[in-house]
Amino acid sequence: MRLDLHADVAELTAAVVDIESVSGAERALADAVEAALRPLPHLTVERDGDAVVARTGLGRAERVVIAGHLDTVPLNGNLPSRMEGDRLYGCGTTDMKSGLAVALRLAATVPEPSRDVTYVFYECEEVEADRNGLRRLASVRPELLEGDFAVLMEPTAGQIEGGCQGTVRVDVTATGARAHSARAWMGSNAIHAAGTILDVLRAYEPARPVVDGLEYHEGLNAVFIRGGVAGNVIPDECVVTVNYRFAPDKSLDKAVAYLRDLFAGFDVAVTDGAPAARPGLTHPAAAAFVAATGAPVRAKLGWTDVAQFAELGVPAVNYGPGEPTLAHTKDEYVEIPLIRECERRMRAWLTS
Ligand SMILES: N[C@@H](CCC[C@H](NC(=O)CCC(=O)O)C(=O)O)C(=O)O
Repeated sequence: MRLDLHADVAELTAAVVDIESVSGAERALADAVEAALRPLPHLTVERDGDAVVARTGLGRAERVVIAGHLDTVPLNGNLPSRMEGDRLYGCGTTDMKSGLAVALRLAATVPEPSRDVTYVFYECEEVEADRNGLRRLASVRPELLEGDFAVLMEPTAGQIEGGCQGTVRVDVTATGARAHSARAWMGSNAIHAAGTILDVLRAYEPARPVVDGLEYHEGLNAVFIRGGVAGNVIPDECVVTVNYRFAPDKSLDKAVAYLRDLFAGFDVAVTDGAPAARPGLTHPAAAAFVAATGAPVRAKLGWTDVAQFAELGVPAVNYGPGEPTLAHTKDEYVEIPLIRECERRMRAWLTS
């Protein structure tokens, strides 16, 4: 499908949403983005895997990065998109194809921005950190991500969301001994033993640390559980996968140490993790963005690639039209007026 970057931003969002791009299957969308950007004479376009990078080269004093992921979580009977009044429904409308549409419109229609711009569209953000396309770019083509400041067009409902929470997944394993279930006293039931793990999770009180003036909200949840051998066997293993979302007052190592302590007595194996990022809103480039857009500020409670930019030494914020509490839901939608407002504010910043 061809993307018309001069179309109305709501139509462009619908067109982007209707190119299915569940993590790992972004090729068609990456091809469409590349095909739409390549003919633009003011941009140099590069492709790496399913990441597309387009840059102005005006020799401005400052370079900013505007970035967004192409992938969505799995569909839930929510494609194709549909328009109802001021709302566009469909998988990825809020997270984060409305943000992509704004970035694409800016790339096409602001040929002479006041600061040089690098637009980055990349794959596999919604999945394990080692598949993340921005992370790959940072390792194979770090020069493409150089900049003084970055804006991730993640869902923030038109507010600026500073930093991000870290995420870590661990497999917590309860062990037992197999036996015939008719003579259960000969064994030891690992699924029953896992009750202690669930008790710890139920008793958990989320911390709400304030970091650089923004309040974060941690979370600790079981996201998978597996165990059992057969209908007549006492199970010898039960594994609870736990996802801990932690505030940017903690490093990834500190978060893992906290989990090992919490589940002392059980085997705890880290399967995936990505660090948090502090808000960094006092950095002059971030402060200038806040001032130019006039958008209100709060904490980002999901994990986003501001953390990747923080590791690269590039201050970054989240700013996009989608409502974060609708991300990953069946009835995900985006408010069209918020897409327009976001485009207007970004355009004002890039032309001020
Ligand atoms: N490697 C991470 C990726 C998680 C990415 C995901 N981010 C968002 O949903 C951002 C949008 C929002 O703030 O709602 C997340 O936080 O799960 C992982 O696998 O955990």
